[in-house]
Amino acid sequence: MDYHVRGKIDWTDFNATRELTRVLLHHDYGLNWWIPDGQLCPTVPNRSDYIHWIEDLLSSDIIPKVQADRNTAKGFDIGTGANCIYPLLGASLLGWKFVGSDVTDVALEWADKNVKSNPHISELIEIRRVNMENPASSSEELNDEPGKYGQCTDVDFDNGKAVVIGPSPPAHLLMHSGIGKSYGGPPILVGVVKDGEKFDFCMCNPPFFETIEEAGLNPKTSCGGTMQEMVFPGGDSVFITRIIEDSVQLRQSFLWYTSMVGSKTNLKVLISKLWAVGATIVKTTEFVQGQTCRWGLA
Ligand SMILES: C[S@@+](CC[C@H](N)C(=O)[O-])C[C@H]1O[C@@H](n2cnc3c(N)ncnc32)[C@H](O)[C@@H]1O
Repeated sequence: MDYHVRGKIDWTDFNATRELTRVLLHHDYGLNWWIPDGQLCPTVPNRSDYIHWIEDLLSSDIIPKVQADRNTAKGFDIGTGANCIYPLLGASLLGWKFVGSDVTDVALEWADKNVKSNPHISELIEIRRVNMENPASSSEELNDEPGKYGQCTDVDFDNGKAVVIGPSPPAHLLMHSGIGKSYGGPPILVGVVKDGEKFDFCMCNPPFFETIEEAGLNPKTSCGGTMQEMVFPGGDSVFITRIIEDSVQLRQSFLWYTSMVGSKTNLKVLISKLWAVGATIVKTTEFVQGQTCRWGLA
């Protein structure tokens, strides 16, 4: 019998959005999944979109594969969160291997629980603790010499092109971009990726905001999100600047570096930095909750 059930969701109720996410992941992806109260509840369509964009990227031959003999792609999810959403989707949809890193006890505990609740893919996913006792050195090289870098004046989102001229980002970009602020947080890739490890890509949904107020807590939805998940001193531009710096050091370890970016302003500044470090490819895609940025260093 074919029948339809009409239902209503109260999007402002965290329990409702979490339950919807649980049911979607179970029904559409065969995944068992849960997160504790208040942790960031992922929107499944936008997370699976990011996985499929990476799939497209890997199927292109823009940069030759790291290990052509390996059939299974291997990714590194920076800040996998309690929800562990990217490794769960990548492993269940495409059979990819993952390392998912995080810094908080609750994220590491629940990411691990989510992996173990899915024995059919648990062998594919490693949850890795970032050692907080080894703070990353400050990112002076990119932050303190703005005159050294080109200014990105135009981004063509459809074609993934950036136009770069001039010596430094203008003051209004500097003010809103976190540029000039040094990264003082825990390691992100350097110090977490092990010697000799090779990945096809890294991905990241970084803490976007400088304050929890800025996180804005959209009154129309309730997706949770703790201070540790949403907020970082200097916001996502400082966080991603560190990833760019790490990508220069780890250019042999990854084929593609990718990250979500919270705003177009920050994206422009970050693209300038990518040009400055000689990234050979910059591909950007605009989507409903922000932008993604991808680069490769051949
Ligand atoms: C916005 S949440 C993303 C969670 C999940 N990936 C998602 O898309 O829903 C950002 C995550 O980054 C983690 N994080 C912050 N600094 C980190 C670092 N240096 N290395 C790894 N994870 C970090 C936070 O604990 C948080 O779980």
